[in-house]
Amino acid sequence: MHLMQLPREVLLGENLKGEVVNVAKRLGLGEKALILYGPRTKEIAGREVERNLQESFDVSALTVKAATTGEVERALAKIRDEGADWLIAVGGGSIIDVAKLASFKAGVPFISFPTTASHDGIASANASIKDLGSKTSVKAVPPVAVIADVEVIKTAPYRYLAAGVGDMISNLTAVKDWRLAHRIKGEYYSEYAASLSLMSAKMVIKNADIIRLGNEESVRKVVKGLISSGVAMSIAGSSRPASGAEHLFSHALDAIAPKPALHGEQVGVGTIIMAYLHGLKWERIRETLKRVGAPTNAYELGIEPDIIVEALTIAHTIRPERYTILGRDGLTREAAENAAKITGVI
Ligand SMILES: NC(=O)C1=CN([C@@H]2O[C@H](COP(=O)(O)OP(=O)(O)OC[C@H]3O[C@@H](n4cnc5c(N)ncnc54)[C@H](OP(=O)(O)O)[C@@H]3O)[C@@H](O)[C@H]2O)C=CC1
Ligand SMILES: O=C(CO)COP(=O)(O)O
Ligand SMILES: [Zn+2]
Repeated sequence: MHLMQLPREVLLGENLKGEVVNVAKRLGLGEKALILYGPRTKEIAGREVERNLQESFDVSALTVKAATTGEVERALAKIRDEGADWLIAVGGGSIIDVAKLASFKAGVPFISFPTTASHDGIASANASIKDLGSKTSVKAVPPVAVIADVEVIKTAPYRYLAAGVGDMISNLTAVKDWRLAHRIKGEYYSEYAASLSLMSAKMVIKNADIIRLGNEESVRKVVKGLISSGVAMSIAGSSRPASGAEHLFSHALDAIAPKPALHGEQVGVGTIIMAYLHGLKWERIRETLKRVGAPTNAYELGIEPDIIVEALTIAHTIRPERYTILGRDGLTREAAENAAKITGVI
């Protein structure tokens, strides 16, 4: 059996910090709510959402610092201690992932209230949890509702929106890798999930100049694409349609770079290199990233060229079960250097 779970409500608009109350009531979510936010997102929108909820619900709160197993366990303990009926995550990808996994483990629903449009985990059913230096995407449940407040997302530095473009353009190489694994390893492949995922990538290429304006329309375009990309992952039952070798490269950077860049920024640069390895038109991908003002090389990522090459050579070890263009043996140092030089990444 193939189980596809999707959000029941998706709200995209302005002034939605109070709308949470109506959504929770419509969905019959129960009396006791637990709100998760980060140290910064608490100030950006979390506290206000919390105050609004307090008028109708019994609310407890937890400040989450990172997407680690420890933080998931802390959230789980809080759900149990407070007897929470449901959760709401107000924050970036890390906070949403912690809420996603904790609510799944506790068997309670959660609402996703993104404060950035920097990643496609906003509506997806899988959670990326950082542990012991590497990342694994774990199966969980999608949010019962997504509440994307354009005003809140617009307050984030433009860099986050450009990172969202990187996370969507990566679908081009992710789908290529998925097809490769289907042909070579007989892995399950969904034409629907792949098409939906590719649609988000094509949409950002087409709308790069509108996105660059960083206005309300830009935010709406990026958020819609990120939600579609998340739905594609839910249809596939894994992150396959949106995560291939370019994500392995980014996960490798997270493990070894002294100061990693944003997830979407790293996968964007990874996409340029993996597109080159796949024989795709990598120049067009680089051009789109440039047009939206996203990093396209080591210098702009703030990461040393040596670390980039090292990450390329170890990327295939991050998730060995996920077959990609990197094959089972990965890239030699020489091949990694070549690919990075030819594409102008180093
Ligand atoms: N599950 C999935 O399908 C997917 C998961 N991901 C995961 O998502 C994560 C990346 O998410 P991303 O949002 O880029 O990064 P983070 O969630 O790690 O957030 C980065 C920083 O941005 C801050 N921040 C959040 N919102 C705002 C805002 N409006 N203005 C200013 N600062 C803000 C956060 O604050 P604070 O300190 O308060 O948190 C944090 O310090 C990665 O862990 C990645 O693996 C990515 C794609 C898909
Ligand atoms: O980031 C993701 C999709 O954009 C999730 O992928 P991972 O499974 O690689 O964590
Ligand atoms: Zn991603």
